[in-house]
Amino acid sequence: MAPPPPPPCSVRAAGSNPIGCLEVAEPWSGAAPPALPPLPGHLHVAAPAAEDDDDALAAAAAAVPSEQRVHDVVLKQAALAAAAPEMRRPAQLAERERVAGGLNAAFDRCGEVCKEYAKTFYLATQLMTPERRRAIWAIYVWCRRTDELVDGPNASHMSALALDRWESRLDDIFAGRPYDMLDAALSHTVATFPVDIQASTTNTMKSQEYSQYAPCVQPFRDMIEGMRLDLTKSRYRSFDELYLYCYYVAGTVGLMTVPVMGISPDSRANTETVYKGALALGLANQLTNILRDVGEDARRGRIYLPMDELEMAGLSEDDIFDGRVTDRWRCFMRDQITRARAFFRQAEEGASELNQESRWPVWASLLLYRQILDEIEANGYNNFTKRAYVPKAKKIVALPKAYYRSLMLPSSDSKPEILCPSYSDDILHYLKSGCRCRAWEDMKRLRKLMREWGMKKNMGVSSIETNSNIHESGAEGIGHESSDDMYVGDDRLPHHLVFPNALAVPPDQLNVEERKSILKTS
Ligand SMILES: CC(C)=CCC/C(C)=C/CC/C(C)=C/CC/C(C)=C/[C@@H]1[C@@H](COP(=O)(O)OP(=O)(O)O)[C@]1(C)CC/C=C(\C)CC/C=C(\C)CCC=C(C)C
Repeated sequence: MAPPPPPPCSVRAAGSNPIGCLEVAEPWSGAAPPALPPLPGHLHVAAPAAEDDDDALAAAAAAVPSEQRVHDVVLKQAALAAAAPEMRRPAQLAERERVAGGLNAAFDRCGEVCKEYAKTFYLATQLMTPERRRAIWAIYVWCRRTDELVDGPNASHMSALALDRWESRLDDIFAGRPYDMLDAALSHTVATFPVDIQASTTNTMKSQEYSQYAPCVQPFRDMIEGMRLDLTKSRYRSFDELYLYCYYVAGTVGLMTVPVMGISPDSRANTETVYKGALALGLANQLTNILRDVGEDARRGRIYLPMDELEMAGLSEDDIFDGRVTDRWRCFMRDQITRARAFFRQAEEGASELNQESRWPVWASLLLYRQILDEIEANGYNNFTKRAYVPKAKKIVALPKAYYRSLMLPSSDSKPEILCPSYSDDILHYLKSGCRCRAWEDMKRLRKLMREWGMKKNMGVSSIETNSNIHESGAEGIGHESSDDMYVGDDRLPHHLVFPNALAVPPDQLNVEERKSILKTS
Protein backbone atom coordinates (compact mmCIF):
# COMPACT_ATOMS: atom_id res chain seq x y z
CA MET A 1 0.00 0.00 0.00
CA ALA A 2 1.37 3.38 -0.95
CA PRO A 3 2.14 5.75 1.92
CA PRO A 4 -0.44 8.41 2.56
CA PRO A 5 -0.11 11.54 0.43
CA PRO A 6 1.32 14.74 1.92
CA PRO A 7 -1.12 16.97 3.76
CA PRO A 8 -3.35 18.58 1.21
CA CYS A 9 -3.53 21.80 3.16
CA SER A 10 -2.12 23.21 6.29
CA VAL A 11 -4.40 22.91 9.23
CA ARG A 12 -2.01 24.24 11.82
CA ALA A 13 -3.45 27.08 13.81
CA ALA A 14 -1.61 29.72 15.67
CA GLY A 15 -2.01 29.50 19.42
CA SER A 16 -0.53 27.53 22.18
CA ASN A 17 -3.19 25.02 23.06
CA PRO A 18 -1.33 21.73 22.81
CA ILE A 19 -4.41 19.73 22.02
CA GLY A 20 -6.15 22.30 19.91
CA CYS A 21 -7.70 20.39 17.09
CA LEU A 22 -6.02 22.55 14.54
CA GLU A 23 -2.60 21.54 15.72
CA VAL A 24 -1.20 19.17 13.18
CA ALA A 25 -1.98 15.77 14.59
CA GLU A 26 0.48 12.94 14.44
CA PRO A 27 0.66 11.43 10.98
CA TRP A 28 -1.20 8.17 10.88
CA SER A 29 1.47 5.55 11.33
CA GLY A 30 -0.81 2.53 11.59
CA ALA A 31 -0.53 0.26 8.58
CA ALA A 32 -2.79 1.54 5.90
CA PRO A 33 -6.08 -0.29 5.95
CA PRO A 34 -7.04 -2.28 2.90
CA ALA A 35 -8.13 -0.26 -0.05
CA LEU A 36 -11.84 0.25 -0.36
CA PRO A 37 -13.68 0.51 -3.63
CA PRO A 38 -13.35 3.93 -5.22
CA LEU A 39 -15.76 6.55 -4.01
CA PRO A 40 -18.74 7.11 -6.17
CA GLY A 41 -19.21 10.34 -8.05
CA HIS A 42 -19.39 13.69 -6.41
CA LEU A 43 -22.99 14.06 -5.36
CA HIS A 44 -23.60 16.98 -3.13
CA VAL A 45 -26.34 19.51 -2.95
CA ALA A 46 -25.28 21.91 -5.64
CA ALA A 47 -24.09 25.22 -4.29
CA PRO A 48 -25.67 28.41 -5.45
CA ALA A 49 -23.58 30.27 -7.97
CA ALA A 50 -21.07 32.88 -6.86
CA GLU A 51 -22.35 36.34 -6.07
CA ASP A 52 -21.58 37.76 -9.48
CA ASP A 53 -23.88 35.20 -10.98
CA ASP A 54 -26.95 36.49 -9.24
CA ASP A 55 -29.42 35.96 -12.04
CA ALA A 56 -28.42 32.37 -12.55
CA LEU A 57 -28.68 31.89 -8.81
CA ALA A 58 -32.14 33.39 -8.67
CA ALA A 59 -33.29 31.25 -11.59
CA ALA A 60 -31.87 28.10 -10.04
CA ALA A 61 -33.35 28.87 -6.65
CA ALA A 62 -36.72 29.62 -8.15
CA ALA A 63 -36.66 26.33 -10.02
CA VAL A 64 -36.01 24.14 -6.97
CA PRO A 65 -36.31 25.70 -3.52
CA SER A 66 -33.44 24.91 -1.14
CA GLU A 67 -35.79 23.16 1.23
CA GLN A 68 -36.75 20.72 -1.51
CA ARG A 69 -33.13 20.13 -2.51
CA VAL A 70 -32.10 19.45 1.05
CA HIS A 71 -35.21 17.37 1.60
CA ASP A 72 -34.08 15.05 -1.20
CA VAL A 73 -30.79 14.48 0.60
CA VAL A 74 -32.61 13.80 3.85
CA LEU A 75 -34.91 11.28 2.21
CA LYS A 76 -32.00 9.49 0.65
CA GLN A 77 -30.06 9.37 3.89
CA ALA A 78 -33.11 8.10 5.74
CA ALA A 79 -33.93 5.45 3.16
CA LEU A 80 -30.40 4.13 3.05
CA ALA A 81 -30.01 4.14 6.80
CA ALA A 82 -33.31 2.31 7.16
CA ALA A 83 -32.05 -0.39 4.83
CA ALA A 84 -28.70 -0.72 6.56
CA PRO A 85 -27.99 -3.10 9.43
CA GLU A 86 -27.20 -1.52 12.80
CA MET A 87 -23.44 -2.04 12.61
CA ARG A 88 -21.39 -3.25 9.70
CA ARG A 89 -18.43 -5.41 10.33
CA PRO A 90 -17.21 -6.74 7.01
CA ALA A 91 -14.00 -8.75 7.00
CA GLN A 92 -12.13 -5.65 5.97
CA LEU A 93 -13.08 -3.97 9.19
CA ALA A 94 -11.68 -6.76 11.33
CA GLU A 95 -8.46 -6.40 9.41
CA ARG A 96 -8.58 -2.66 9.88
CA GLU A 97 -9.00 -3.07 13.62
CA ARG A 98 -5.99 -5.38 13.78
CA VAL A 99 -3.71 -2.97 11.97
CA ALA A 100 -4.97 0.05 13.78
CA GLY A 101 -3.41 -0.43 17.16
CA GLY A 102 -3.15 3.34 17.48
CA LEU A 103 -6.84 3.89 17.08
CA ASN A 104 -7.54 4.07 20.78
CA ALA A 105 -5.01 6.86 21.10
CA ALA A 106 -6.58 8.61 18.11
CA PHE A 107 -10.03 8.49 19.67
CA ASP A 108 -8.66 9.62 23.04
CA ARG A 109 -7.17 12.58 21.28
CA CYS A 110 -10.52 13.42 19.69
CA GLY A 111 -12.08 13.22 23.15
CA GLU A 112 -9.48 15.65 24.50
CA VAL A 113 -10.14 18.11 21.72
CA CYS A 114 -13.84 17.81 22.27
CA LYS A 115 -13.46 18.36 25.99
CA GLU A 116 -11.34 21.43 25.33
CA TYR A 117 -13.68 23.03 22.80
CA ALA A 118 -17.15 21.91 23.82
CA LYS A 119 -17.19 21.00 27.50
CA THR A 120 -20.92 20.64 27.99
CA PHE A 121 -21.26 18.53 24.94
CA TYR A 122 -18.31 16.39 26.01
CA LEU A 123 -19.95 15.87 29.36
CA ALA A 124 -23.20 14.86 27.72
CA THR A 125 -21.51 12.30 25.49
CA GLN A 126 -20.39 10.51 28.65
CA LEU A 127 -23.80 8.87 28.81
CA MET A 128 -23.34 7.22 25.44
CA THR A 129 -21.85 3.79 24.94
CA PRO A 130 -18.05 4.06 24.53
CA GLU A 131 -18.29 3.11 20.88
CA ARG A 132 -20.85 5.77 20.02
CA ARG A 133 -19.17 8.38 22.19
CA ARG A 134 -15.83 8.13 20.49
CA ALA A 135 -17.44 8.12 17.07
CA ILE A 136 -19.25 11.37 17.87
CA TRP A 137 -15.96 12.85 19.08
CA ALA A 138 -14.32 11.92 15.79
CA ILE A 139 -17.10 13.58 13.80
CA TYR A 140 -16.96 16.61 16.09
CA VAL A 141 -13.24 17.01 15.52
CA TRP A 142 -13.55 16.77 11.75
CA CYS A 143 -16.38 19.36 11.78
CA ARG A 144 -14.42 21.67 14.06
CA ARG A 145 -11.31 21.43 11.89
CA THR A 146 -13.38 22.11 8.80
CA ASP A 147 -15.04 25.10 10.38
CA GLU A 148 -11.74 26.49 11.62
CA LEU A 149 -10.41 26.49 8.07
CA VAL A 150 -12.59 29.51 7.33
CA ASP A 151 -13.32 30.72 10.83
CA GLY A 152 -10.09 30.08 12.70
CA PRO A 153 -6.87 32.01 13.11
CA ASN A 154 -5.59 30.99 9.68
CA ALA A 155 -8.80 31.84 7.90
CA SER A 156 -7.28 34.78 6.01
CA HIS A 157 -4.98 32.33 4.19
CA MET A 158 -7.79 30.07 3.16
CA SER A 159 -8.51 29.60 -0.52
CA ALA A 160 -10.80 27.59 -2.73
CA LEU A 161 -7.83 25.43 -3.63
CA ALA A 162 -7.13 24.63 0.00
CA LEU A 163 -10.75 23.60 0.47
CA ASP A 164 -10.48 21.38 -2.61
CA ARG A 165 -7.48 19.74 -0.97
CA TRP A 166 -9.37 19.34 2.27
CA GLU A 167 -12.09 17.62 0.27
CA SER A 168 -9.69 15.20 -1.39
CA ARG A 169 -8.31 14.48 2.05
CA LEU A 170 -11.90 13.68 3.02
CA ASP A 171 -12.05 11.24 0.12
CA ASP A 172 -8.94 9.61 1.51
CA ILE A 173 -10.56 9.32 4.91
CA PHE A 174 -13.55 7.58 3.37
CA ALA A 175 -11.30 5.40 1.25
CA GLY A 176 -9.49 4.20 4.37
CA ARG A 177 -6.33 6.25 3.81
CA PRO A 178 -6.28 8.65 6.74
CA TYR A 179 -3.52 11.22 6.77
CA ASP A 180 -3.24 11.81 10.50
CA MET A 181 -4.53 10.21 13.65
CA LEU A 182 -7.61 12.45 13.89
CA ASP A 183 -8.50 11.51 10.33
CA ALA A 184 -7.93 7.88 11.27
CA ALA A 185 -10.55 8.12 13.99
CA LEU A 186 -13.10 9.40 11.48
CA SER A 187 -12.01 6.85 8.90
CA HIS A 188 -12.73 4.09 11.38
CA THR A 189 -16.01 5.68 12.41
CA VAL A 190 -17.44 5.95 8.92
CA ALA A 191 -16.37 2.44 8.12
CA THR A 192 -17.90 1.04 11.28
CA PHE A 193 -21.23 2.80 11.42
CA PRO A 194 -23.71 2.75 8.60
CA VAL A 195 -23.24 6.41 7.80
CA ASP A 196 -24.63 5.03 4.55
CA ILE A 197 -23.82 5.69 0.98
CA GLN A 198 -24.20 7.81 -2.01
CA ALA A 199 -25.08 6.08 -5.21
CA SER A 200 -23.70 7.07 -8.53
CA THR A 201 -24.95 6.37 -11.97
CA THR A 202 -21.43 5.41 -12.95
CA ASN A 203 -21.16 2.98 -10.09
CA THR A 204 -21.66 -0.57 -11.23
CA MET A 205 -22.27 -1.94 -7.74
CA LYS A 206 -25.80 -2.01 -6.40
CA SER A 207 -26.29 0.59 -3.72
CA GLN A 208 -27.06 -2.04 -1.07
CA GLU A 209 -23.80 -3.83 -1.86
CA TYR A 210 -21.89 -0.61 -1.95
CA SER A 211 -23.16 0.49 1.42
CA GLN A 212 -21.06 -2.24 3.00
CA TYR A 213 -17.90 -0.50 2.01
CA ALA A 214 -18.48 3.13 1.25
CA PRO A 215 -20.19 5.05 4.04
CA CYS A 216 -21.82 8.26 2.99
CA VAL A 217 -19.60 11.18 2.37
CA GLN A 218 -22.30 13.53 1.21
CA PRO A 219 -23.04 15.53 4.37
CA PHE A 220 -19.30 15.86 4.93
CA ARG A 221 -18.78 17.15 1.42
CA ASP A 222 -21.71 19.49 1.83
CA MET A 223 -20.16 20.97 4.96
CA ILE A 224 -17.05 21.81 2.94
CA GLU A 225 -19.38 23.36 0.37
CA GLY A 226 -20.68 25.60 3.17
CA MET A 227 -17.12 26.71 3.87
CA ARG A 228 -16.73 27.54 0.18
CA LEU A 229 -19.81 29.73 0.43
CA ASP A 230 -18.25 31.49 3.39
CA LEU A 231 -15.26 32.36 1.24
CA THR A 232 -17.33 33.92 -1.52
CA LYS A 233 -20.61 35.06 -0.09
CA SER A 234 -21.37 37.64 2.55
CA ARG A 235 -25.05 38.34 1.82
CA TYR A 236 -28.09 36.08 1.57
CA ARG A 237 -30.85 37.44 -0.58
CA SER A 238 -33.65 35.30 0.76
CA PHE A 239 -34.37 32.71 3.41
CA ASP A 240 -34.10 30.11 0.70
CA GLU A 241 -30.43 30.98 0.22
CA LEU A 242 -29.82 31.16 3.94
CA TYR A 243 -31.53 27.82 4.45
CA LEU A 244 -29.09 26.16 2.10
CA TYR A 245 -26.14 27.73 3.88
CA CYS A 246 -27.47 26.57 7.26
CA TYR A 247 -27.92 23.09 5.88
CA TYR A 248 -24.36 23.04 4.61
CA VAL A 249 -22.71 24.16 7.82
CA ALA A 250 -24.98 22.68 10.48
CA GLY A 251 -27.85 20.60 9.10
CA THR A 252 -25.18 18.28 7.78
CA VAL A 253 -24.00 17.60 11.34
CA GLY A 254 -27.40 16.18 12.14
CA LEU A 255 -27.24 13.86 9.13
CA MET A 256 -23.71 12.77 10.01
CA THR A 257 -24.52 11.94 13.60
CA VAL A 258 -27.87 10.12 13.44
CA PRO A 259 -26.36 6.84 12.21
CA VAL A 260 -23.97 6.91 15.15
CA MET A 261 -26.54 7.86 17.75
CA GLY A 262 -28.97 5.31 16.46
CA ILE A 263 -32.75 5.15 16.47
CA SER A 264 -34.50 3.56 19.44
CA PRO A 265 -35.74 0.02 18.89
CA ASP A 266 -39.00 1.24 20.50
CA SER A 267 -39.46 3.94 17.93
CA ARG A 268 -42.40 3.65 15.61
CA ALA A 269 -41.44 6.73 13.67
CA ASN A 270 -40.06 6.27 10.23
CA THR A 271 -36.40 6.98 9.63
CA GLU A 272 -37.29 9.99 7.59
CA THR A 273 -38.86 11.70 10.60
CA VAL A 274 -35.70 11.21 12.60
CA TYR A 275 -33.46 12.54 9.85
CA LYS A 276 -35.76 15.51 9.37
CA GLY A 277 -35.52 16.19 13.10
CA ALA A 278 -31.74 15.98 12.96
CA LEU A 279 -31.64 18.36 10.03
CA ALA A 280 -34.01 20.69 11.88
CA LEU A 281 -31.79 20.75 14.98
CA GLY A 282 -28.77 21.68 12.91
CA LEU A 283 -30.75 24.42 11.15
CA ALA A 284 -32.19 25.70 14.42
CA ASN A 285 -28.77 25.81 16.06
CA GLN A 286 -27.25 27.64 13.15
CA LEU A 287 -30.09 30.15 12.87
CA THR A 288 -29.75 30.80 16.58
CA ASN A 289 -26.00 31.18 16.22
CA ILE A 290 -26.58 33.70 13.43
CA LEU A 291 -29.10 35.72 15.45
CA ARG A 292 -26.78 35.79 18.43
CA ASP A 293 -23.80 36.93 16.35
CA VAL A 294 -25.38 39.63 14.15
CA GLY A 295 -23.12 42.37 15.53
CA GLU A 296 -19.98 40.24 15.44
CA ASP A 297 -20.65 39.18 11.86
CA ALA A 298 -21.41 42.75 10.79
CA ARG A 299 -18.02 43.83 12.11
CA ARG A 300 -16.57 41.30 9.67
CA GLY A 301 -18.69 42.78 6.88
CA ARG A 302 -21.10 39.86 6.89
CA ILE A 303 -24.87 39.72 7.11
CA TYR A 304 -26.36 36.25 7.51
CA LEU A 305 -29.93 37.48 7.34
CA PRO A 306 -32.42 37.27 4.47
CA MET A 307 -31.99 40.62 2.73
CA ASP A 308 -35.50 40.55 1.24
CA GLU A 309 -37.01 40.15 4.70
CA LEU A 310 -34.86 42.97 6.03
CA GLU A 311 -36.09 45.17 3.25
CA MET A 312 -39.69 44.18 3.89
CA ALA A 313 -39.20 45.18 7.51
CA GLY A 314 -37.99 48.59 6.35
CA LEU A 315 -34.39 47.92 7.33
CA SER A 316 -31.21 48.47 5.38
CA GLU A 317 -27.66 47.16 5.55
CA ASP A 318 -26.67 50.40 7.25
CA ASP A 319 -29.10 49.72 10.06
CA ILE A 320 -27.15 46.52 10.69
CA PHE A 321 -23.72 48.06 10.37
CA ASP A 322 -24.75 50.97 12.61
CA GLY A 323 -26.28 48.56 15.10
CA ARG A 324 -29.54 50.44 15.58
CA VAL A 325 -31.98 48.72 17.90
CA THR A 326 -35.24 50.23 16.68
CA ASP A 327 -38.85 49.05 16.79
CA ARG A 328 -38.42 47.78 13.23
CA TRP A 329 -35.39 45.78 14.25
CA ARG A 330 -37.21 44.32 17.25
CA CYS A 331 -40.12 43.34 15.05
CA PHE A 332 -37.80 41.78 12.48
CA MET A 333 -35.95 39.88 15.19
CA ARG A 334 -39.20 38.58 16.67
CA ASP A 335 -40.01 36.97 13.33
CA GLN A 336 -36.56 35.47 12.96
CA ILE A 337 -36.73 34.02 16.47
CA THR A 338 -40.16 32.56 15.75
CA ARG A 339 -38.73 30.79 12.74
CA ALA A 340 -35.78 29.38 14.65
CA ARG A 341 -38.13 28.11 17.37
CA ALA A 342 -40.22 26.33 14.75
CA PHE A 343 -37.13 24.36 13.71
CA PHE A 344 -36.42 23.50 17.34
CA ARG A 345 -39.96 22.18 17.64
CA GLN A 346 -39.46 19.96 14.64
CA ALA A 347 -36.18 18.74 16.10
CA GLU A 348 -37.94 17.65 19.28
CA GLU A 349 -39.87 15.05 17.34
CA GLY A 350 -36.69 13.45 16.06
CA ALA A 351 -34.85 13.70 19.39
CA SER A 352 -37.45 11.55 21.13
CA GLU A 353 -36.92 8.75 18.64
CA LEU A 354 -33.20 8.33 19.21
CA ASN A 355 -31.60 5.57 21.19
CA GLN A 356 -32.04 6.06 24.91
CA GLU A 357 -28.42 6.89 25.64
CA SER A 358 -28.16 9.34 22.76
CA ARG A 359 -31.24 11.30 23.71
CA TRP A 360 -29.78 13.19 26.63
CA PRO A 361 -26.91 14.88 24.81
CA VAL A 362 -29.26 15.81 22.01
CA TRP A 363 -31.93 17.18 24.34
CA ALA A 364 -29.23 19.04 26.25
CA SER A 365 -27.91 20.62 23.08
CA LEU A 366 -31.46 21.47 21.99
CA LEU A 367 -32.52 23.07 25.27
CA LEU A 368 -29.26 24.93 25.82
CA TYR A 369 -29.09 26.35 22.34
CA ARG A 370 -32.76 27.27 22.29
CA GLN A 371 -32.28 29.29 25.48
CA ILE A 372 -29.96 31.61 23.57
CA LEU A 373 -33.08 32.86 21.78
CA ASP A 374 -34.66 33.69 25.15
CA GLU A 375 -31.52 35.58 26.08
CA ILE A 376 -31.64 37.61 22.87
CA GLU A 377 -35.18 38.60 23.84
CA ALA A 378 -34.06 39.37 27.37
CA ASN A 379 -31.39 41.67 25.94
CA GLY A 380 -34.14 43.68 24.25
CA TYR A 381 -33.00 42.32 20.86
CA ASN A 382 -29.71 44.15 21.10
CA ASN A 383 -27.58 41.56 19.39
CA PHE A 384 -25.24 44.21 18.05
CA THR A 385 -23.31 44.97 21.18
CA LYS A 386 -24.59 42.42 23.70
CA ARG A 387 -23.73 38.80 23.24
CA ALA A 388 -26.59 36.60 24.38
CA TYR A 389 -25.35 33.78 26.53
CA VAL A 390 -26.99 31.30 28.81
CA PRO A 391 -25.83 31.86 32.39
CA LYS A 392 -24.19 28.90 34.07
CA ALA A 393 -27.05 28.48 36.54
CA LYS A 394 -29.55 28.13 33.71
CA LYS A 395 -27.26 25.69 31.93
CA ILE A 396 -27.08 23.57 35.05
CA VAL A 397 -30.87 23.55 35.33
CA ALA A 398 -31.16 22.57 31.64
CA LEU A 399 -29.15 19.40 32.04
CA PRO A 400 -31.51 17.53 34.39
CA LYS A 401 -34.40 18.89 32.36
CA ALA A 402 -32.81 17.41 29.26
CA TYR A 403 -32.27 14.18 31.13
CA TYR A 404 -35.94 14.12 32.10
CA ARG A 405 -36.99 14.70 28.49
CA SER A 406 -34.63 11.96 27.37
CA LEU A 407 -36.43 9.47 29.62
CA MET A 408 -39.63 9.93 27.67
CA LEU A 409 -40.22 7.01 25.39
CA PRO A 410 -40.39 7.39 21.65
CA SER A 411 -43.85 7.86 20.26
CA SER A 412 -46.01 4.78 20.51
CA ASP A 413 -49.64 3.74 20.75
CA SER A 414 -49.57 4.05 24.50
CA LYS A 415 -48.31 7.59 24.42
CA PRO A 416 -50.57 10.01 22.63
CA GLU A 417 -48.52 12.71 21.10
CA ILE A 418 -48.90 16.44 21.03
CA LEU A 419 -48.27 18.03 17.78
CA CYS A 420 -47.31 21.32 16.32
CA PRO A 421 -49.25 24.40 15.46
CA SER A 422 -52.96 25.03 15.36
CA TYR A 423 -55.43 23.13 13.25
CA SER A 424 -58.80 23.70 11.74
CA ASP A 425 -61.78 21.42 12.28
CA ASP A 426 -60.99 19.14 9.39
CA ILE A 427 -57.40 18.79 10.49
CA LEU A 428 -58.65 18.32 14.02
CA HIS A 429 -60.74 15.34 12.95
CA TYR A 430 -57.84 14.04 11.04
CA LEU A 431 -55.60 14.26 14.06
CA LYS A 432 -58.08 12.90 16.54
CA SER A 433 -58.63 9.96 14.32
CA GLY A 434 -55.06 8.93 14.36
CA CYS A 435 -53.03 11.09 12.04
CA ARG A 436 -50.82 14.02 12.49
CA CYS A 437 -50.04 16.96 10.43
CA ARG A 438 -46.94 18.65 11.60
CA ALA A 439 -45.52 20.46 8.68
CA TRP A 440 -46.67 22.42 5.74
CA GLU A 441 -45.87 19.44 3.56
CA ASP A 442 -48.31 17.31 5.56
CA MET A 443 -50.91 19.98 5.25
CA LYS A 444 -50.51 20.09 1.50
CA ARG A 445 -50.71 16.31 1.32
CA LEU A 446 -53.87 16.31 3.36
CA ARG A 447 -55.49 18.94 1.18
CA LYS A 448 -54.50 16.98 -1.92
CA LEU A 449 -56.00 13.79 -0.53
CA MET A 450 -59.20 15.61 0.26
CA ARG A 451 -59.38 16.97 -3.26
CA GLU A 452 -58.74 13.53 -4.72
CA TRP A 453 -61.65 12.13 -2.75
CA GLY A 454 -63.93 14.97 -3.72
CA MET A 455 -64.02 16.44 -0.23
CA LYS A 456 -64.16 20.10 0.51
CA LYS A 457 -62.37 21.76 3.33
CA ASN A 458 -64.57 23.34 5.95
CA MET A 459 -66.02 26.68 5.01
CA GLY A 460 -64.19 29.58 6.53
CA VAL A 461 -61.13 27.56 7.33
CA SER A 462 -57.84 28.74 5.96
CA SER A 463 -54.31 27.73 6.54
CA ILE A 464 -51.25 29.76 5.96
CA GLU A 465 -47.56 29.26 6.49
CA THR A 466 -45.57 32.07 8.03
CA ASN A 467 -42.04 31.65 9.27
CA SER A 468 -42.31 27.90 8.91
CA ASN A 469 -45.35 27.74 11.18
CA ILE A 470 -48.69 26.55 9.97
CA HIS A 471 -51.58 28.65 11.14
CA GLU A 472 -55.16 27.60 10.79
CA SER A 473 -57.87 30.09 11.31
CA GLY A 474 -61.56 29.57 11.77
CA ALA A 475 -61.25 26.69 14.19
CA GLU A 476 -61.81 26.43 17.90
CA GLY A 477 -63.41 29.82 18.10
CA ILE A 478 -60.46 31.64 16.66
CA GLY A 479 -61.68 34.41 14.43
CA HIS A 480 -60.87 34.22 10.77
CA GLU A 481 -58.27 36.78 9.87
CA SER A 482 -57.34 37.82 6.40
CA SER A 483 -54.04 36.59 5.08
CA ASP A 484 -52.48 40.00 5.54
CA ASP A 485 -53.59 40.19 9.13
CA MET A 486 -52.21 36.73 9.71
CA TYR A 487 -48.84 37.67 8.36
CA VAL A 488 -48.72 40.83 10.40
CA GLY A 489 -50.07 39.22 13.53
CA ASP A 490 -48.06 36.06 13.25
CA ASP A 491 -46.92 36.05 16.84
CA ARG A 492 -50.50 36.50 18.12
CA LEU A 493 -51.70 33.32 16.48
CA PRO A 494 -51.87 30.19 18.57
CA HIS A 495 -48.95 27.92 17.91
CA HIS A 496 -49.65 25.14 20.31
CA LEU A 497 -53.12 23.81 20.36
CA VAL A 498 -53.00 20.48 22.07
CA PHE A 499 -54.90 17.44 20.91
CA PRO A 500 -54.47 14.75 23.52
CA ASN A 501 -55.84 11.94 21.41
CA ALA A 502 -53.63 12.45 18.43
CA LEU A 503 -51.53 9.41 17.78
CA ALA A 504 -48.21 9.27 16.14
CA VAL A 505 -49.24 7.75 12.86
CA PRO A 506 -48.17 9.69 9.83
CA PRO A 507 -50.94 9.99 7.24
CA ASP A 508 -49.03 8.01 4.66
CA GLN A 509 -48.94 4.99 6.93
CA LEU A 510 -52.68 4.59 6.94
CA ASN A 511 -54.38 2.56 4.30
CA VAL A 512 -56.83 4.16 1.91
CA GLU A 513 -59.90 2.90 3.76
CA GLU A 514 -58.67 4.28 7.03
CA ARG A 515 -57.93 7.63 5.51
CA LYS A 516 -61.36 7.76 3.89
CA SER A 517 -63.18 6.98 7.08
CA ILE A 518 -61.24 9.64 8.89
CA LEU A 519 -61.82 12.27 6.31
CA LYS A 520 -65.50 11.46 5.82
CA THR A 521 -66.23 13.08 9.13
CA SER A 522 -64.38 16.26 8.34
C1 LIG B 1 -24.92 15.06 20.50
C2 LIG B 1 -24.54 16.17 19.67
C3 LIG B 1 -25.03 17.50 20.03
C4 LIG B 1 -23.77 15.89 18.64
C5 LIG B 1 -23.21 16.82 17.68
C6 LIG B 1 -21.74 16.87 17.82
C7 LIG B 1 -21.05 17.44 16.63
C8 LIG B 1 -20.51 16.47 15.69
C9 LIG B 1 -20.92 18.76 16.53
C10 LIG B 1 -20.18 19.45 15.44
C11 LIG B 1 -20.34 20.93 15.62
C12 LIG B 1 -19.41 21.71 14.73
C13 LIG B 1 -18.06 21.97 15.19
C14 LIG B 1 -19.87 22.12 13.51
C15 LIG B 1 -19.07 22.92 12.56
C16 LIG B 1 -19.88 24.08 11.98
C17 LIG B 1 -20.37 24.93 13.11
C18 LIG B 1 -19.39 25.71 13.89
C19 LIG B 1 -21.69 24.95 13.40
C20 LIG B 1 -22.25 25.56 14.58
C21 LIG B 1 -22.25 24.94 15.83
C22 LIG B 1 -21.96 25.67 17.03
O1 LIG B 1 -20.64 26.07 16.88
P1 LIG B 1 -19.78 26.92 17.86
O2 LIG B 1 -18.94 26.01 18.68
O3 LIG B 1 -19.07 27.95 17.08
O4 LIG B 1 -20.86 27.58 18.77
P2 LIG B 1 -20.64 28.45 19.99
O5 LIG B 1 -20.12 29.74 19.45
O6 LIG B 1 -19.67 27.77 20.89
O7 LIG B 1 -22.01 28.55 20.59
C23 LIG B 1 -23.42 25.11 15.11
C24 LIG B 1 -24.37 26.17 15.49
C25 LIG B 1 -24.11 23.91 14.53
C26 LIG B 1 -24.15 22.75 15.48
C27 LIG B 1 -25.04 21.69 14.95
C28 LIG B 1 -25.26 20.57 15.63
C29 LIG B 1 -24.63 20.31 16.93
C30 LIG B 1 -26.18 19.56 15.01
C31 LIG B 1 -27.15 19.06 16.00
C32 LIG B 1 -27.95 17.90 15.50
C33 LIG B 1 -27.83 16.67 15.97
C34 LIG B 1 -26.82 16.31 16.95
C35 LIG B 1 -28.77 15.60 15.49
C36 LIG B 1 -29.72 15.24 16.61
C37 LIG B 1 -30.68 14.27 16.15
C38 LIG B 1 -32.00 14.45 16.21
C39 LIG B 1 -32.88 13.37 15.68
C40 LIG B 1 -32.67 15.66 16.75
